[in-house]
Amino acid sequence: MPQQERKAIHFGAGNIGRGFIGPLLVGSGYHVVFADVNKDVIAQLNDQDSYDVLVLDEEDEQHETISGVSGVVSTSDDVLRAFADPAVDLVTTAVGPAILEKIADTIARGLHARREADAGPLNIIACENMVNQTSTLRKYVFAALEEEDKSWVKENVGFANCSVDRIVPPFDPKDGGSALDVGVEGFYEWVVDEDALHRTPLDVRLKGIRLTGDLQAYIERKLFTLNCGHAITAYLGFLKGYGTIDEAIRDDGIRETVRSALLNEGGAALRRRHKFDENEYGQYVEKTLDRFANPKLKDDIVRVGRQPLRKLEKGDRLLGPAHMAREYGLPIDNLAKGIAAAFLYDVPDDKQSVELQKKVKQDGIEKATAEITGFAEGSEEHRKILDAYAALRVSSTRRKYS
Ligand SMILES: NC(=O)c1ccc[n+]([C@@H]2O[C@H](COP(=O)([O-])OP(=O)(O)OC[C@H]3O[C@@H](n4cnc5c(N)ncnc54)[C@H](O)[C@@H]3O)[C@@H](O)[C@H]2O)c1
Ligand SMILES: O=P(O)(O)OC[C@@H](O)[C@@H](O)[C@H](O)[C@H](O)CO
Repeated sequence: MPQQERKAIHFGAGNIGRGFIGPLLVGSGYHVVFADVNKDVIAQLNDQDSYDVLVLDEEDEQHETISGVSGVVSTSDDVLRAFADPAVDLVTTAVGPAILEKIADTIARGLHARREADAGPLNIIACENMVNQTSTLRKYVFAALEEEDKSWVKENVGFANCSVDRIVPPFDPKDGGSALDVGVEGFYEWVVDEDALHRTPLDVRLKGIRLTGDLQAYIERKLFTLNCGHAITAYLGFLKGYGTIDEAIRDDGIRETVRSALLNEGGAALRRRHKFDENEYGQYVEKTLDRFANPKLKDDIVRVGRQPLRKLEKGDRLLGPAHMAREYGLPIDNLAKGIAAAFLYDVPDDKQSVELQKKVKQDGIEKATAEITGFAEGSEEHRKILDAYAALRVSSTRRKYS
């Protein structure tokens, strides 16, 4: 009997979906069903059945054609039919942290359809930049589930957290290319919590996925190093009028601020918390800075700086390492500069930037800083952020965004 094709449903046919998760799953023998609200992208995926991923590394530009993909509109019943298909044994997401709550109801209805169809167990892995994103999704899914489905879901669905890393910037297809084509860096890392996976449905040894029993260390290393450095580069770069991350990180002042924030502040705390080897961690930081400097990525500062309120959440990339550094009695001068720059990020197209500027104007920077950062007015940390804010405000040569 011919082996049945394995299928995965992936929510979010955007940069990471098409440029990272989709290609890795296809490389492991999956047919990937993309589920997205964007009807044009879904129609195009079904018309074309393939697209190109261009690897934009400095030394080595290559391309890979991704086929064996299709799409369903995530608001249609097609997605429920996909959940009821026994060939599906994996569901992944890359829609953005704020969207997880919105897709939870669809996933809950999909799991109901799966139980009714007796289509067997599966695993769900949310691939968003946040700590414990799949646990958050699980909470939303359970809130949306019918009572009668809950015990089936507990027994049959693995919800596994992960850390996901590949820079996938906005991409302009070359002449003759398709709007589905995507440009990526060569580097990638996808690390999944081995213990949370449901073992029945699949051989989870997917090509390119690392399974670990120590996910927290990987999540914090990635979010508090790469995303922390990325955010500081974006916010300081914005204030100096740069358009892309590679331009900003080539500015000696910005590069040194980012390097020190990572090596001597947040990174020093991470090394203590997770017992990372100092040399290996130092190499990880240098590799990260080189990845930012890749001129072929042309990664837009407003993509990396997007949604500053999310990036200023207490456990996220800026305040997570700052609070951890203070727990170990380490300095935070460079992190404070990055945090202060985030408070000056003023982009009218970005709803969270508008909301943040409104809050600063209404409450005053002292109160807004204390509330958002958790560093009380009068504390040393609060003062450092305010001093940096005042200095950056004076020196800013930001470009105007309309
Ligand atoms: N781009 C990167 O470099 C990168 C790297 C690692 C992780 N991530 C994370 O991956 C996630 C996605 O980022 P991205 O850069 O691919 O964003 P993106 O905007 O390119 O893609 C998001 C996709 O989700 C779709 N979407 C939005 N609402 C939806 C809904 N309700 N149902 C179904 N689909 C919906 C959008 O139409 C879009 O196609 C984010 O959490 C991001 O932090 C991004
Ligand atoms: O996606 P965000 O908004 O959480 O963060 C912006 C970038 O830092 C991020 O997308 C990186 O490119 C990515 O995390 C690299 O793995």
